[in-house]
Amino acid sequence: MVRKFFVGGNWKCNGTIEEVKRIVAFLNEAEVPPEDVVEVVVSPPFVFLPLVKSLLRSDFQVAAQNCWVRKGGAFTGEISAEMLVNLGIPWVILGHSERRLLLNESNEFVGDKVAYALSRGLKVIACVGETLEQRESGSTMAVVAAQTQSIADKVLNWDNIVLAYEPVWAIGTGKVATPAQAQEVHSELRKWLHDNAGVEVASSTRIIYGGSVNGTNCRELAKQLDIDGFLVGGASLKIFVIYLIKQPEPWKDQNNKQNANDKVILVMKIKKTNFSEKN
Ligand SMILES: O=C(CO)COP(=O)(O)O
Repeated sequence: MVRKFFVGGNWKCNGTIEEVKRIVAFLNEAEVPPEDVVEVVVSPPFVFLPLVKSLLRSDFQVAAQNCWVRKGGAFTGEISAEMLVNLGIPWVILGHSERRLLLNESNEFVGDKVAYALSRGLKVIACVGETLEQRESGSTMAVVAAQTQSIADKVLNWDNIVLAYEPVWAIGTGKVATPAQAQEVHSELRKWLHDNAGVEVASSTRIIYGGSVNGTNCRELAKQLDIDGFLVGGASLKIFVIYLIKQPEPWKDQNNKQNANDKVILVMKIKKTNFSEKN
């Protein structure tokens, strides 16, 4: 089963109109392989979603960073899945550790959100990951399995879910999981899916890695068998160029046709210019 490589940029709570316009203009000029080879999704804060959607090239997609757990109504400050659908936003990130930890979102709440968003037709990037304390106490797999179980409890069809493994200790710390550490959890997660959600789900669900991914470390990470892409935070706030390294031209055969069996390796070359710097 070929899993299309997935690259997400999570801008978190950052940006101004000017900065957003600048990074979108930059992305629009980036040379990337066709969308049937790599899926690129950027996730700006809610207020910039319409702007980004209107300016972004059509082969890239947009994701919200959260949505409400059920139908909208008297829930001040929340954004409903229906509103995202109404705006034509195809993706939503749910269960990010910053929301789990800072806003006390429980496994069950995240599972409910994932199920509701899917039921409205959204595609979901569902995040799981352990804290440093949990890793050091040897409970990494138990933690990510429990987080994934809460989703599996509510969801039968995994077609529109991308699972993002984001170890909390690697987020925004510059302390990236080694390719072996990441691969170990990814393969365990795939095994978990196999045992609990079925063979098909295990082989087709993309499991992407997030946590201090940058242009230097992403290449080795991408080579790992069970790493199907990235959810990039800080580095996606820089003006960056996306390169897919052709080894040689892995997505094409001799007749210049796409060969989806080859692993696509992504490298983001971070330019010196920072997203938040003014021109
Ligand atoms: O949280 C992340 C993506 O959702 C990762 O953030 P960093 O890449 O800044 O570590």
